[in-house]
Amino acid sequence: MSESSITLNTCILILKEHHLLKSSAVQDAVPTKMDYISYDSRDIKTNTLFFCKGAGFRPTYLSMAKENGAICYVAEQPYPEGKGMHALIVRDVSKAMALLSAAFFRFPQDDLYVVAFTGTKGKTTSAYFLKGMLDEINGGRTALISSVDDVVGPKPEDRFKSSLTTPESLDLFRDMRTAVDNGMTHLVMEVSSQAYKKNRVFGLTYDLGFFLNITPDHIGPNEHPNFADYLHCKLQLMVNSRKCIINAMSDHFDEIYAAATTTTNPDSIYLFSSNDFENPNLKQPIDFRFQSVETDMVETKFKLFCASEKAKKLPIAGAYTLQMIGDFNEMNGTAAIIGAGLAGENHDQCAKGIRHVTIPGRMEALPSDGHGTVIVDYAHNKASMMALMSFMKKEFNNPKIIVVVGAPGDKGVSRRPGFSESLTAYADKAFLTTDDPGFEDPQDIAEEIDAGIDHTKVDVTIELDREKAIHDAIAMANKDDIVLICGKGADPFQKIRGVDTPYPTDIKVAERVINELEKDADKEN
Ligand SMILES: CC(=O)N[C@H]1[C@@H](OP(=O)(O)OP(=O)(O)OC[C@H]2O[C@@H](n3ccc(=O)[nH]c3=O)[C@H](O)[C@@H]2O)O[C@H](CO)[C@@H](O)[C@@H]1O[C@H](C)C(=O)N[C@@H](C)C(=O)N[C@H](CCC(=O)O)C(=O)O
Ligand SMILES: Nc1ncnc2c1ncn2[C@@H]1O[C@H](COP(=O)(O)OP(=O)(O)OP(=O)(O)O)[C@@H](O)[C@H]1O
Repeated sequence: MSESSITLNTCILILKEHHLLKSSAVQDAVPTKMDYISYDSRDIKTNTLFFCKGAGFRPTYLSMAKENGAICYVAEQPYPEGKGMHALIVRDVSKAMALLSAAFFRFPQDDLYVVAFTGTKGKTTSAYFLKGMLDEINGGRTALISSVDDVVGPKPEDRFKSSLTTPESLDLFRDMRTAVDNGMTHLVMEVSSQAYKKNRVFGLTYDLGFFLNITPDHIGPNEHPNFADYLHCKLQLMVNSRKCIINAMSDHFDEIYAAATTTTNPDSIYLFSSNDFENPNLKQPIDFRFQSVETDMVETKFKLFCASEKAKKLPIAGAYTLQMIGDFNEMNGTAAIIGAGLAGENHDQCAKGIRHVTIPGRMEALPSDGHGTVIVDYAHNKASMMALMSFMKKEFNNPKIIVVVGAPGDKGVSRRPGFSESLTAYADKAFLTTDDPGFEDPQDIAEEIDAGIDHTKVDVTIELDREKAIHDAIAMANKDDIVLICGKGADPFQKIRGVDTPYPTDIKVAERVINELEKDADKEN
């Protein structure tokens, strides 16, 4: 990455401009040019600008940072441990960190076409679809910030596993700078509601912002206090986007549209929906509509129509094929195609780019000899479980549905009744198992889900050994059955008591089980 730095004076000016600076203490004997920036005392270099932030911050981290070379700290209160350093005392350290990080890394967003997706479901999928299409026109120079992988350059070593859906502001602007230095021209990113709550994207404006959908989720002690707060955070994406693209079928559409119009002219707001969607109360015309054509276990075909004059200016109408199955992926695909169209692509480029996109742990289908079709998917809340199972029931002639699922511990407790409800609605057999139990007892979590299931409709087995649950589910399936292994996607670990305990991944376990069962069957024949 090219050299970056920032002066104390620039920091003060930026903080004053945004009314964030409460007070400052400047040390005459200390250099005023900062060559490194960090919020972690374990990652400090000579002349570092250090941020004291977060619920878990301890003043000893500041002492450690000073010893290791930090010369200036930014905090919401003065600390004696920072004596001898420049001190910038601010009203909100997370906002200060976002603004100063953008400046430190020389506003990399100005050199990228930035597209952001928010929504309760479909962010990762849409982001991958759009990257696939943009890569067609820019020669693989689309950076990606997602909850699966982050990509900051065209080489394989520029791709790494992400730890948050939307990174801390400092990490985000650093990754953007690396991407620009590596020649990337576009950035596709997922923006979580937490990103707005924690000011990780404060001050960032997107060329395109997508609102996919919203249903209750992420409400709990470490996330949002209530749905209103969750919605409010997600709406910020519309306020901060130059062009807004909205799923007209989403709950809370009026609030989403209103948020978009606060900063965007209706000419630059695009709506999309399925072909059969009608809402007599909708005042705005739908610009794009999609229609299912055909889906099987290998691919999904749909058509996209440009319905309004504004939409007809984009040459993207026509037939599309996805390798990702599931009718909900037609919606995700439509959103991404509109994004590619607004970035200058035509139908053929879009169709070619989206055709082969797959995403680790999302709708990965494994055929088996005699044990039905096994699907590994990331569905892990009521909306996605409903979408997944209703699709299977509808498209595959009401098959028997066997589900392996668990709920994580320590977070998303409100999701558990959603699992009970969706399993009751569509599953025939459920194996309740372990999924990142954290500091909770997985048996208690499974029993909580089980207590809400109607046992006259669903037969339930609690099997906490996830590998055995997957084995038993596949072993009992007959050839026309569907086995859904939900919630962990491509995660290679189980989060247990604060430790990421290695786990082979659901796909690897399922492949091994299918092989073993097929070998056993061969022996018997
Ligand atoms: C609630 C929340 O946003 N927490 C995030 C936040 O934590 P924090 O600011 O409170 O920091 P902390 O971990 O308490 O540590 C305090 C500070 O001390 C520093 N430190 C710590 C140890 C040390 O020796 N020295 C030191 O300086 C740390 O670097 C940190 O700056 O900053 C940390 C990075 O600095 C994040 O890892 C952490 O995410 C937590 C773990 C998390 O999982 N958040 C979830 C809820 C989240 O954000 N999820 C959304 C997805 C939701 C969706 O799907 O919609 C996401 O965008 O990923
Ligand atoms: N548009 C959609 N509507 C409902 N369910 C969906 C939709 N798109 C995907 N899903 C389901 O949700 C799962 C997660 O999809 P994806 O990773 O794209 O969403 P996400 O918004 O990134 O989710 P998360 O915030 O949980 O990481 C998929 O595996 C699928 O089961």
